[in-house]
Order: sequence, then structure tokens, then C-alpha cells
Amino acid sequence: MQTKTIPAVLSIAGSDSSGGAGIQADIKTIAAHRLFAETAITALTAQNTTGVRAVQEATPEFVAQQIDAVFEDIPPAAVKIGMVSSATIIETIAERLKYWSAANIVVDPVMVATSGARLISEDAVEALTERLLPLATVITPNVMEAEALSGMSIESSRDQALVAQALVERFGCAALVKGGHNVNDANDVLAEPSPGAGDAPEVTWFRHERVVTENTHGTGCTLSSAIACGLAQGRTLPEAIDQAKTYLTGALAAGLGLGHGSGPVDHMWAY
Ligand SMILES: Nc1ncnc2c1ncn2[C@@H]1O[C@H](COP(=O)(O)OP(=O)(O)OP(=O)(O)O)[C@@H](O)[C@H]1O
Ligand SMILES: Cc1ncc(COP(=O)(O)O)c(N)n1
Repeated sequence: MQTKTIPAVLSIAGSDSSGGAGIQADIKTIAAHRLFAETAITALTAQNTTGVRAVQEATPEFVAQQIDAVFEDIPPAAVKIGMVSSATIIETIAERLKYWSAANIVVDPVMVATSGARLISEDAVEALTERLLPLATVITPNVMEAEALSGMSIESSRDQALVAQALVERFGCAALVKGGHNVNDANDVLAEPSPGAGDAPEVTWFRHERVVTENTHGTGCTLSSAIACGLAQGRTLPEAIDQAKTYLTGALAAGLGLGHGSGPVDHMWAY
């Protein structure tokens, strides 16, 4: 039989037992893009659409073994990083990704779940900013995460763009500040390092239809893994974001109604 290859995308993230966010959202998103999903699980969570009940972290050594096993055999064309709850796991991930010269790294700096549970320890935030964000191609904070990473507040679209530019200047990677959570629903802003030294980071807005729904569990995970898919397919960052937003809007608009809290989106809406 003749064989074929397809690009692989690695998700380094936490497992969501209810299937709407984390590793499960990433696998579904990557599969819906017809790419090959690989995983390195940082933590198990017992959660559903109403909240997170328990978290069991993987050891840093076990996270490293998963990453090494993947890169040695089927090297991914892009990597998405989601929930990483401790400083030592973050340091391990940064070290292994540098070792493997990983490219196309999308970091979703997950801090608090939609349901309100904190998913990262206080000391891990420093490891995130010092070790992981500088390796990223793009980071995808929501409003609250962007405020925490920049020390600035976001009250308007102008602030959203200024914070995105400040994050680029601080971490050297591109920054997509998402406008969910009421400040600027569904309108996200990308700031990218400018090719001209000393010029301000370039700003691009992605304005998409706002879907009226309570069911937004896992939207950040889904968006970041869809961006990783676009990069793995050889798209530019703005093209990858545009495609990812279209995919996510379709998944929200499909109107899945599961669970008793903020329900998941329909990852397979196009099939
Ligand atoms: N009601 C909506 N309709 C359309 N797009 C939305 C809606 N709410 C959020 N989005 C989009 O979903 C994406 C994720 O945004 P959000 O701010 O919810 O991320 P997040 O809080 O990190 O998500 P998560 O909590 O799942 O990690 C963004 O592209 C945002 O614009
Ligand atoms: C394992 C894991 N990773 C990420 C999230 C954030 O997603 P959301 O904010 O939509 O709950 C989550 N709830 N669980």
C-alpha cells in the first residue's frame, strides 16, 4: 500500500475529563483540521462544565519523557502549550523544546478556567514569563491574562491594542490579545514584532461575528490549537489566526447544548 504523511501538531496541556477544554479540545480541533494530534499531558483534571474538582499534576520528568518520545519519532510541525500549573513543569517544557529546536510554538497562558478555578500556581507565572513566553511564536492571552502579564489594565479596544504591543516589546514574540469576556467580544488584536528596528509592533485586528451563547468552555484552547494547525499547514500567522477564528466561530454557532454549566463548542461542526 502507498503511504502518505500529514503534519503533526503537539499539544502540551492538561486533560479536561469533560472533554470540552484542554487536551481533549486540542485533539478534536487538530483532527477537525485533518492533521495528526500528539499530546504531552501536564496534569489530569477532574472537571465538568460547572467547575474543576481536582487536579493531579504529572511529574516534570514524565512531561519530559512524553515530549522526547514524540520528537524522537514523529516531530510536530507546530506545538500548542496550554495549562502548565507549576514552575518546574514550565522549566522542563522550555528546556526540552529548546533541545528539540521546536518551531511554531503557540502559548495559551491559561491562568483561570471559565468556571473560575485557578489553573496555575503563583510562582509558575514568573517561570512562564521568563522561560516559556520568549520561546513562543505567538501568545494568546485573554483580557485578564494580558493584564496580569503586562501589569496594565484593559478597559477599551485601544487599551487592548496597547497591551498587545507592550507584550511584544517585553517578550519578543507576537501577542494576540483576545476580546472575549465582555471588553470586546469576539474581536481580537494581534501585535507582531516590526521588521524595522525601533518601530512600534504592527497591529492587526480580527473582527468576527459575536455568537450569543453561554457555551464557551474551551474557546481559548480551541483557538490556540487551531492557530497551531494553521502554522503547521504553512500559513502566515495572520492567515492562521483568521482561519482559526472562522473555525471557532463555526464551532460556537453550531449551538451545542451540553452540560449544566458553560458548555463546550462543537469541534466537528464542519463534518
Ligand atoms: N460569544 C463569542 N462569540 C464569538 N467568539 C467568541 C465569543 N466569546 C469568545 N470568543 C472568541 O473566543 C476566543 C477565546 O476567547 P476568550 O477570551 O474566551 O479566551 P479564554 O478566556 O482564554 O478561553 P478559555 O477560558 O477557554 O481558555 C477569542 O477568539 C474570542 O474572540
Ligand atoms: C485542562 C484545562 N485546560 C484549560 C482550561 C481552560 O478552559 P476554560 O477557561 O474554557 O475552562 C480548562 N478548563 N481545563
